[in-house]
Amino acid sequence: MAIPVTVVTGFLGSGKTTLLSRVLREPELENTAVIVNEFGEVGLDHHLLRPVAERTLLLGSGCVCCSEREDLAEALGELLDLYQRGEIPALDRVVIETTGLADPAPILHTVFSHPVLSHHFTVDLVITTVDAINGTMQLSESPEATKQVAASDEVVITKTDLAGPGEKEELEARIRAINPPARIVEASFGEVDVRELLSPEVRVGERDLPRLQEHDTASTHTVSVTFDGPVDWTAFGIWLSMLLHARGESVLRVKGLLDTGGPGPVVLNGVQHVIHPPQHLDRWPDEDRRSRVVFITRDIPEESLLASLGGFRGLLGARVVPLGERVSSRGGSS
Ligand SMILES: Nc1nc2c(ncn2[C@@H]2O[C@H](COP(=O)(O)OP(=O)(O)OP(=O)(O)O)[C@@H](O)[C@H]2O)c(=O)[nH]1
Repeated sequence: MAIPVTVVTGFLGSGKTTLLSRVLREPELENTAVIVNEFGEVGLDHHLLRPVAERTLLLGSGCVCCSEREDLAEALGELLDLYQRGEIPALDRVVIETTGLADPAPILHTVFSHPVLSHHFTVDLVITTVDAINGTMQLSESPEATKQVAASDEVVITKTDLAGPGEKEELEARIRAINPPARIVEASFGEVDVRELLSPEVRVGERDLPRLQEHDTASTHTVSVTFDGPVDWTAFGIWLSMLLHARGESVLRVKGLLDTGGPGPVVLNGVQHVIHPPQHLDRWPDEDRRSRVVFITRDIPEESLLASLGGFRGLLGARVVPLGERVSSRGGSS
């Protein structure tokens, strides 16, 4: 069984360390190793702390999202070695706390494409902290913050104790607009339900799928689609590989459930050029048995994506159908 790796990102000062130092006290996370970019001041000493300095190795293509975090590969390799030699008795999970400006894609790429590490580790969740008081402004001004939210499975709104009236709701709408399927939880000083936080439950309901959004500065588009019947999995895989090969740096996120004719769907999960190994579920998570796939892109118009999938109709065996309502940049329906 691959050891789950949870990546915790979040803008500078958004509360990553506070959240981690709180949740790592829970018995469920007893055998968790933590990899951090620098040593924090918090008392994480009963856990295995491995500081890494940020060193990035660009792979041949020169594309940032396909760069490998050499430092991280080394740290994970050392951890694995210690575990295999019995020097760490149990290793149930690894948590990687990134620096505030880190791009999550190279971290995922490192875990999924490394010839050795990919056999032993798998990324189960990307969690992003967003500060309730500064988050809306940071998402307007920082492409890094937007990328982190787009890449996440779960967003933790921190500092809710400091938020003024309406601030949290505005931020939540903003997060929903960038990443409709992400789970959003709230935390004041890291107080969250750890089981809920770490549950890799897949939730892609139609309610969460607005069709197209554009943001003031980040110009991200969210396109949600379904198909009018089961999709040929191999053909879809080829189409997605072609898209990511050509435009991976503009595809911030792909997430969804695909009806491939089996009893349960195939779970799709990707960040930029990196696709998590697809997971075949035995059954559907809810009543809705249609495929639903969300693409969060930068600079790829909805029409192009739909036209490209439409052109593959013969091979896919089904016609693409847009899902959901058109919504405005602030997340309300129009
Ligand atoms: N009031 C309040 N303060 C918080 C909360 N969470 C974090 N803080 C404070 O915010 C500051 C930054 O929190 P950190 O946990 O260090 O944030 P970080 O994301 O790890 O920071 P960097 O690693 O520097 O990017 C600290 O002073 C925390 O005490 C919260 O929920 N409420």
